[in-house]
Amino acid sequence: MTVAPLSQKEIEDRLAELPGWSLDGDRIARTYRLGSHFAAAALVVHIAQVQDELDHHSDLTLGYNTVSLTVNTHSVGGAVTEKDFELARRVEDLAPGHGAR
Ligand SMILES: C[C@H](O)[C@H](O)[C@H]1CNC2=NC(N)=NC(=O)C2=N1
Repeated sequence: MTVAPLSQKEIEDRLAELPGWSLDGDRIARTYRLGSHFAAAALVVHIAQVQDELDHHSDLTLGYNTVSLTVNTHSVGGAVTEKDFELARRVEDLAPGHGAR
């Protein structure tokens, strides 16, 4: 995959397809709410598995019943790239199976 910084318009177009995700400074971000702390921790582990598979890693924060991700691409100086959106889409696919909202 080509790793090039996305333009503001490209970022906005992709975010429009990802409800719950937003631009937070130079990163895309989402917080999920879960039914329990343990469910939230399990989601973190599942996300970590996908991140290793993609070799692309968000900053993940585990709260009491929340999981927050922020991600950009270090290798292009911390810009948002298609790799960030690939990760976001993968997380969107797996999160409902954990009861995340
Ligand atoms: C060597 C390894 O492929 C790189 O360090 C990967 C790992 N995970 C990464 N994660 C993120 N978010 N950005 C990167 O540029 C990045 N690079």
